[in-house]
Amino acid sequence: MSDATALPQRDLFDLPEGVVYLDGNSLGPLPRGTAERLSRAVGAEWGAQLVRGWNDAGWIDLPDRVAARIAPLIGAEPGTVAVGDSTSVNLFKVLAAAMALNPERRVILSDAGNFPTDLYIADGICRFRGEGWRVEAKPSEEVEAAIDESVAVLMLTQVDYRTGRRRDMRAVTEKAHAAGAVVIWDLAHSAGAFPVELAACGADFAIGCGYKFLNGGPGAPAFLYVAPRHAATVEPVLSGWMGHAAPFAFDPGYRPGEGVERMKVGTPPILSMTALEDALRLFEGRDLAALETRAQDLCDHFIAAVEARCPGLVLATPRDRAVRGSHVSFRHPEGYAVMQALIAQGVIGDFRAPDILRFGITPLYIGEADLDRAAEVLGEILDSGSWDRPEFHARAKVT
Ligand SMILES: Cc1ncc(COP(=O)(O)O)c(C=O)c1O
Ligand SMILES: Nc1c(O)cccc1C(=O)C[C@H](N)C(=O)O
Repeated sequence: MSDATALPQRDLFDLPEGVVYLDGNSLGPLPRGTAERLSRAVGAEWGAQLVRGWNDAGWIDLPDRVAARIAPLIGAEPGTVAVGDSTSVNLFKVLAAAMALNPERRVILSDAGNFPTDLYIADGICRFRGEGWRVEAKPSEEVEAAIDESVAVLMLTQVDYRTGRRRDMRAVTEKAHAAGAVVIWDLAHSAGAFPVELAACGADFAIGCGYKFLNGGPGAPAFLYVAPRHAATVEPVLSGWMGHAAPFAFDPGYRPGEGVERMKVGTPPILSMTALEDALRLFEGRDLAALETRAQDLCDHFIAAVEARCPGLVLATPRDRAVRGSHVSFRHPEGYAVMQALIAQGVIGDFRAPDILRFGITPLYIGEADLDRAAEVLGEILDSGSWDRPEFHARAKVT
């Protein structure tokens, strides 16, 4: 299982025949067996057990089981991860907790190129809190230099969703701590792609998605991390009953649960949580460092193949494999139409405004032959100009 040379193992997934899937960084594919597991959860659990499923099918402990599977993938200590809600909601929760740890300061420092929901949530919480709280969003390359003693919270995404540039979690966390700031890492484009070392890097909080490299399915529950040094004192701002010390005591007064348990809010979405639990099978016993090495070899391969076949494209991803995540992006002024033409030929990546063609590279089901085919089809589309048709310019709701 952990032997990266045995990859790709496309048959671990129910991928459609003939498709080269280069978008697992937005929505991971369906793991083989997950549809059947879900069907059992619907029929044999929900259908047959009804409300008894909370105990008899173990639904009530499902979020904790999923959290225990995610923790080692992100280098988190046991009992420091909670699963549920969306990444955006989890960001709100950990931001509120982080702001409370630095009550004398007023600045949330971030990257202007961060995924927009992170900036929107931070703006929203500042408006909600008032009292001079504000977000300072700096150009990506200026963020680290802007860390100073005014910063209450440093909120960064480890891997940039457009370019794939990866920040040095350890160095940045150390710099922020030296200035007295609390650090939140968004692991949306990290978890399941390479080994993340939250505890070893001293991170304070983290959040991330279940539906990208973890393959948990569309809208899969997200996760959050609270460092053990904060877990017993953090006061949850979304103090829901599932985070109460004794939810079924139905006590009118709120008492926070033990440690990270308190960050849970309401009833967990059992069906999507079941899909995520099942998908995480694929990471059991897997050597994430070997997966990362293989991913970087494939990224190098893809960059070389595209640059040889499509000289008009401009690489947006760092060439240095030590500072990138698991996707590769190129710029093209008509990137949207080019990507739709590519998708029409079964090579699925995505487009990110204003001009990014983005390709997620997941060694579990992608190999050199897939990347060569993608580069060849892309080259044909660019050479022939076949992307310049009305149907490829029509914008879909979701890109
Ligand atoms: C860095 C980052 N954070 C957060 C999200 C998404 O948050 P949510 O799961 O709440 O939609 C994404 C992608 O959608 C992302 O790329
Ligand atoms: N979460 C998504 C959705 O609900 C629809 C379409 C795409 C997404 C994504 O995950 C986008 C992703 N975060 C990105 O980096 O582009």
